[in-house]
Amino acid sequence: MSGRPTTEYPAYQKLQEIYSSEHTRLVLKDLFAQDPNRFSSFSAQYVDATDPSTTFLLDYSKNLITEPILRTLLSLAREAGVETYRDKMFSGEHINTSEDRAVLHVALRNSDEFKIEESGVNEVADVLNHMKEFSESVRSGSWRGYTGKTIDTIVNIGIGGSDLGPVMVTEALKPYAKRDLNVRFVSNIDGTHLAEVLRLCDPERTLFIIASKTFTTQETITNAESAREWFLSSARDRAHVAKHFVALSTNTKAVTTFGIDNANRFQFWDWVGGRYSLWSAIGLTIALYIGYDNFEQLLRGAHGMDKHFKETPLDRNLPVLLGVIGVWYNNFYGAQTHVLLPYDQYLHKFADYFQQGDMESNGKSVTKNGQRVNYQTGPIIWGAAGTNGQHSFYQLLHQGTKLIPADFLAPCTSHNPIGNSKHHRILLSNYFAQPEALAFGKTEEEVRKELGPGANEALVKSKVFEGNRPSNSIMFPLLTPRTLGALIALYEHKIFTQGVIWGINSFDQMGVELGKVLAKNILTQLNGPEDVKGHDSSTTGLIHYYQQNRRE
Ligand SMILES: O=P(O)(O)OC[C@H]1O[C@](O)(CO)[C@@H](O)[C@@H]1O
Repeated sequence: MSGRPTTEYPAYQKLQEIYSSEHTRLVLKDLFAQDPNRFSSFSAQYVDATDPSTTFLLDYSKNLITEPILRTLLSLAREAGVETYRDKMFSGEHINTSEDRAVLHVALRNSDEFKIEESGVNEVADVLNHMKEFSESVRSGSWRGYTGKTIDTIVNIGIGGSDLGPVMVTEALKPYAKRDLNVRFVSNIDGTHLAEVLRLCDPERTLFIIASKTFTTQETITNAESAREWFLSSARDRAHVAKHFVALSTNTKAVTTFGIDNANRFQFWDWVGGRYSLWSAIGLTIALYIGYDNFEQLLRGAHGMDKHFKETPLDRNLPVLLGVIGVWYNNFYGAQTHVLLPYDQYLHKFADYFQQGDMESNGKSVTKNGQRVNYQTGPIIWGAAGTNGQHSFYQLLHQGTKLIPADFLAPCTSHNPIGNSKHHRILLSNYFAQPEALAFGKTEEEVRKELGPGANEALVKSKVFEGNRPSNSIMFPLLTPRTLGALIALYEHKIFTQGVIWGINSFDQMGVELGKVLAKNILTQLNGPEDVKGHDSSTTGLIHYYQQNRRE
């Protein structure tokens, strides 16, 4: 994150040479045949320092790497200053230089271990207590709505980081949820999203959580205002809003103007980036759904990974290993995307969550110093829960023309061992088989043998799997709050590592601004064709078409 282009580091140049001279010889089948210990050399077990039951295995042996390549990748991390910038982050230095802000999501889950000097850090414990008290009163039924009824539905209104984290975690930790409490999410400005959720709500028993760091986000404020209107059409009296609306925000003034009691505002700070905010007051919906104690376990799990990232030498540092291996494919193999494949239905929002986490962080094309990069930065993140993906896009993973590095994740034990874990064994057999098939493929010779003499040539070719497609596999005993916390933090620090290597600022998101500004201007021009001014012919044509065809 020094802002130096990554291509200037000696290790980068060395990696370029290695790639040019060796990549045709990097064949997984051969690498495994040459080294019977490859799995033990290229895998590691993570164990939380204070809770050994929080553990997972990272197998990175099915990557197109050798010891010298990995060593050189780690030299690149060192030359780029990953350790220095990691320490700067943990000490509260303003590493988000464009916004002059510290980057301290690690302070939200810090059980007082790292000393961090930054205004607001000493308020974290108070906000957590506020969340504990509030979530317990709603869950126990002591918090009542305006007619004296208990709350049975939470509606989280927020977008981006104020939505995706709570969505992903409440899905992932459903086994820990209070099942008689419904959680619903409204993010899209499309009125359909709000309308369909409100259809499921009883105004007397619904609590709206307005989640917005800035409290100025157009979608969230518009949805919140419409929700308040819907609520008041039953409750009538504005004084009842206090029982049904709470805010999670850094913006005290805007929350008060909206009409939310200051006692119902849960504070956080500008050093919490939106996409790193589920650990803050933004996690209130999570705490309401799974209970505060489980929310705290989630924080502890992340803290364990923070310690690992902060204290472990780079060659055993799991986020760093994932980060540098990703750089290898991204910058040398030209891989454009990275796929996340959790074999756990509860993690079905994991890829959606890290689309923002990774792409809003590392989707940048200038360095911290403002220099246009001449290399690739953040990959396109995508994915779906296994085995569904197998029946849709895996065809391309196995036989397409693109290299798509993949991460496979799975729990050893299911929360739902139905049929005596029959389902889970089938699920896991797929989890084990897919990386194997990707890595080792199926040769023409094997296909011929299978089809027998005289087989159609085209058919033979179409059944060949070239293999040599890399992946990481992550396995954990059970998806607990603590394990999930560790896994999320693992990926957060991977993203950090890559951002430092690429010399970019992973903590601003200037790229979302232009569209917002243009939309605000266009909104004032939608009435009639005479209002449409200052656009290209395509945009003008589209707006005119809408004006001629709308039925309002
Ligand atoms: O919490 P807020 O301020 O409403 O912002 C929501 C989201 O909007 C963004 O700023 C992008 O538009 C994200 O970074 C953020 O998570």
